[in-house]
Amino acid sequence: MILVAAAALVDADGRVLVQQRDDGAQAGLWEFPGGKIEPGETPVAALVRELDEELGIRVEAACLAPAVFACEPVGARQILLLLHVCRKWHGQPQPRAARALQWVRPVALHGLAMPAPDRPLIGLLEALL
Ligand SMILES: Nc1nc2c([nH]c(=O)n2[C@H]2C[C@H](O)[C@@H](COP(=O)(O)OP(=O)(O)OP(=O)(O)O)O2)c(=O)[nH]1
Repeated sequence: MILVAAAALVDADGRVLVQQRDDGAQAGLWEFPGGKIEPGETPVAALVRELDEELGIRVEAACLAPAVFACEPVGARQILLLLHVCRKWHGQPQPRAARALQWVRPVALHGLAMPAPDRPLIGLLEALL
């Protein structure tokens, strides 16, 4: 089981940030910023670290609200994806690790190519935001 923490950053217009993967078998897919939880790390601590590494933004742990999760097979592995919602951060997100970033309305996520674990989360996220 691979534990992954991710964040839906939501801007003042209700749009969500997604990034396009630049490497590996899933290159080209759009995903929420985040990454694997390291041994001994909490999901929120992993996210604070990943959001800094990937986007160059600073987020306070209290601003990461646990939202929805999914557990799906990807190849031979199971991914447990823990999605948080974040409405407050410091700095301007930059695509440090991704091919590109885009802000989209939650309904537009249905039209993006995303990893399998993300798909069941889109409708849930729409209902939450
Ligand atoms: N960040 C992110 N990863 C996702 C999403 N959906 C999904 O299936 N994944 C998968 C892709 C990867 O297999 C895994 C995240 O791993 P990663 O490679 O981005 O994590 P990492 O930054 O810790 O990378 P590394 O240390 O292995 O280089 O989770 C998503 O929405 N966001």
